[in-house]
Amino acid sequence: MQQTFYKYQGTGNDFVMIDNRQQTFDKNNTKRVNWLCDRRFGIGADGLILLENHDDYDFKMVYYNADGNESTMCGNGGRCLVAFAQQLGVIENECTFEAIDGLHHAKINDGIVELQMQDVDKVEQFSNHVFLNTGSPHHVQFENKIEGFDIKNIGAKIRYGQPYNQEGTNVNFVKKMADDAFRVRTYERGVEDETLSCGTGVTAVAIGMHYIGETEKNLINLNVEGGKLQVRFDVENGAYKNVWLIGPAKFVFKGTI
Ligand SMILES: N[C@H](CCC[C@H](N)C(=O)O)C(=O)O
Repeated sequence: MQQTFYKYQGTGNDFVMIDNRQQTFDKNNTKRVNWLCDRRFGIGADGLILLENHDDYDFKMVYYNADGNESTMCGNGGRCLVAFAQQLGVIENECTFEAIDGLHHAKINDGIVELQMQDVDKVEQFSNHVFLNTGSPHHVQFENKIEGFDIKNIGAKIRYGQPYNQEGTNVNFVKKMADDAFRVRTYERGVEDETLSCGTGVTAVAIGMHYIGETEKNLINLNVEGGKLQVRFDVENGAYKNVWLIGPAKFVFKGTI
């Protein structure tokens, strides 16, 4: 049976998108998800996202990493899903949807999506990194030679090493560019390579940098391989609330297989 697939990208983090409101997609077929995301034998993407109906909200998000396994929240994927929902006529310019980490509000205007992320009330600080969960787990550490280092090998060692082990974490390398700007490169769990951008990752970097005092700003610019993102937040009694991930989400193509 032919199926229609869409492709979106948010600052180079790219996704196969499927309108699964009729529940036709086989969610247990890990091999098929992995094949669809394969950059040689399939469509090619960092992940695959289902848009599904929801009784109480505009839609539901189901996210799979390129390895074929369902995973935790994807910030750039959430932003792309909002643009996809608008393209399908499911929403106009605002929405509320449910994802694996809870409810998300979002606004879309001229292709720029503002996605509210979960509150963050715990940041663990270590000697050379911080660890926090922004809907997905993130290890964040400074890297001065950020433009030219072996992110795939160094990232994988951290992702599979103690204390993360098989379950793993995403790994973000950061260089401060200005009081309100950081360069970020991310090794993503479940892609097992660098992605050109990671939405929950830059959210973790922005909050982590504020937490350790590297910035006092609450609107932060993140320069990633695939473009520019912004993160805005409020700090209330040490917790990070009203957290928003802001950036472009672009339609790439629609096809059938
Ligand atoms: N690979 C991540 C999920 C996708 C995160 C990333 N694509 C984003 O934009 O947040 C994980 O398994 O934790």
